[in-house]
Amino acid sequence: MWVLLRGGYPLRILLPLRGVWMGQRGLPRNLVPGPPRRRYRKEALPALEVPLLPVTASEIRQYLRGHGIPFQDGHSCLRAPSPFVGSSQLKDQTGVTTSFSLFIDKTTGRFLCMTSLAEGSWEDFQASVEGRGDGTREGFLLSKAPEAEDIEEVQRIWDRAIPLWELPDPEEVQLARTMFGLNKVTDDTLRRFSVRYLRSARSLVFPWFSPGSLGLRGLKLLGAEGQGDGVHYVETTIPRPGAYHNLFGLPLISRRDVEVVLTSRELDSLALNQSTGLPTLALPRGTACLPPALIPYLEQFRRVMFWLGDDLRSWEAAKLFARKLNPKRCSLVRPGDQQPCPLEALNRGLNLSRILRSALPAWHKSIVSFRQLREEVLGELSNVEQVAGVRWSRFPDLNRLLKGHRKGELTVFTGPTGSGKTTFISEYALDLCSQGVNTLWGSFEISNVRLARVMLTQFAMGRLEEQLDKYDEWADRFEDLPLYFMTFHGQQSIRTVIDTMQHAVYVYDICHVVIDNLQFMMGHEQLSTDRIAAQDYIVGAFRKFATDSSCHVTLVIHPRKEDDDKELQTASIFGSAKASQEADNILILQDRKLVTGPGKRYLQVSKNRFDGDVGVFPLEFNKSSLTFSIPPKSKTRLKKIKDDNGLVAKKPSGKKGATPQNSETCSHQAPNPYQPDTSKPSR
Ligand SMILES: Nc1ncnc2c1ncn2[C@@H]1O[C@H](COP(=O)(O)OP(=O)(O)OP(=O)(O)O)[C@@H](O)[C@H]1O
Repeated sequence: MWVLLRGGYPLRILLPLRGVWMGQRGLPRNLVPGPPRRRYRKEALPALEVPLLPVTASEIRQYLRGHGIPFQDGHSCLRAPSPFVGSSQLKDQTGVTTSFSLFIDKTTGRFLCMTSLAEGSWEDFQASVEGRGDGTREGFLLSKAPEAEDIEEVQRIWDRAIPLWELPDPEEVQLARTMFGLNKVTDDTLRRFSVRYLRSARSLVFPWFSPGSLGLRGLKLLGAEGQGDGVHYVETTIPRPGAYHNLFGLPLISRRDVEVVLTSRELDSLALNQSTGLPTLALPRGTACLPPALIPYLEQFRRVMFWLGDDLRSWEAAKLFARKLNPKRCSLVRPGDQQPCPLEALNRGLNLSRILRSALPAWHKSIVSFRQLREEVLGELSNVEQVAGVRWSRFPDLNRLLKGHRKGELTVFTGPTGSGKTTFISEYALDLCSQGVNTLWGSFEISNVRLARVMLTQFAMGRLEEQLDKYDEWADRFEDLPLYFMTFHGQQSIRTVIDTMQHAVYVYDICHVVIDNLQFMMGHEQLSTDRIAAQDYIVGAFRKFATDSSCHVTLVIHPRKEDDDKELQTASIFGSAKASQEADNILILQDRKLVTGPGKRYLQVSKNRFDGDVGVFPLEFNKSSLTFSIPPKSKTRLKKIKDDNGLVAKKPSGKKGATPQNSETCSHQAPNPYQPDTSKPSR
């Protein structure tokens, strides 16, 4: 089992969470009593990383032509002469002229100069071309120098680490090899990749060398601890995961290499390179993301093969990453029994070259035959659990009905005004995000500060107002979630919102977008017919985005005029039937009739395209943690009902006679570890 304990996820909260803190206490974090700060310094949080109007590839080309800058069209980038290189730098160490060393990402416009390592936004580049640059011509202002504090620590660890074969005790060598599954990886391979071992931490150490020089920029430590019969692995990076952009293996790549295999773990790269002799690179954060900052380093390859792992998540990640690199040059190793991850394949004596030869092209034309699909269908059939998606840890009943949270689906969520839609959806998304689902929030109604505050309270499972000494500890953990916020507030055009979402999918590998709520994209149409047409158009746009980007969209929609005596139904969603037709899932927060006490709500799943199970289960609001916990004592909660005309029970289930005719019941599961202590009265 491979576990990433220290996150492995990027952090970019587009609104600085720190703002909440400074506002409340008026003191810098380091002056406030509390738990000690962690050692590794973080990157400063960017004010706004998702540009309001992302640039297009044709605009970039037009601009370059307009300014007489020659360029070459590459797979994902345009290459141009770098304005950030002095004439003395024009020849690199090997004497090769480094013209056209500027790589401009065709999707975002961000640039990287491979010679000076200067990097920046499209606006920075334009400013520099137009002579408005602020020192950018020298490059160094834009290139991100590693934090001095990190570098010291990196050097200290590196100096203490030694090659595995230099360990004094042969038994220790054997134990380390066994723990990391390295019995078939030779010393020569470890030497080539400069892998060391840190005895005090019982960890392998993978270096991150600065491109073009031998300077150390960072490290990844892979620790192993025996746990029962298995081994528990822990990864730690310096700098922290969000700034750890190491393509492990890069120093071994020659300019003439035209193909490469990408893996999700350093050890897989070692195994593959050793047994196939092919150039291999390991992604810094495995299947979690492929940061665009790495894309220029992959431009030289005419063929990119992904062999990320042996589960469906790896397969899906490979498909997403291939889109960024241009699917026409990518092929993917499909997970399967006879195609485990590379290190395991080596240990099992499988032929890794043969497995690579069976890699499937990532490029699909608009029409495919079943022959091209059969392997994928088989993959789905043999991985039913994984196909069902990520399961909620706080909402087991939702798992029983929806089975999980899947990519590429559209969920419509509605409920009466003020019933707690935002509060619920915040916890529902937080639950997934805590499990590594990269999430982007579009909160148009309430400010990001308020939303982050609600989420942090839900994350900490209690009021932080009363325990400010714990704030730093929780905020640190919260920061490591793969969570991003759009900085929009109030009315926005759907085009701008979709552009931003597309950009975020590319840059942060977003898998879940929450839009709260659709009414904020409807403009100011007065006539109801205009409003309905506008809503249909918006729902269609989100549907298309979800499918095309393989990203889940959860869309909050207000109900039409509410009738006090009736519960909401699918037909109560504002507008025409378009929203309910396009949605894969419809969730309704019900707060009438079934309510037996303050704070209680029911969640109704009234459409489930994945497998058809619909039903209703109770939620209990805990005002101090702002969470919708599961009533722990109720023996029977979930009711499956056939459609939303089938009335839900008037009383909570579990009591005799409460089961409606067309329902079946499921019994209560073991308590959820996240569940708050509901024995305390909520305020
Ligand atoms: N079940 C509940 N019982 C009591 N209060 C709740 C419950 N759920 C949420 N609240 C509180 O009610 C307030 C409104 O909640 P929220 O903003 O989530 O509702 P909403 O349905 O999104 O509102 P709107 O219709 O305006 O978008 C918040 O202060 C929240 O803490």
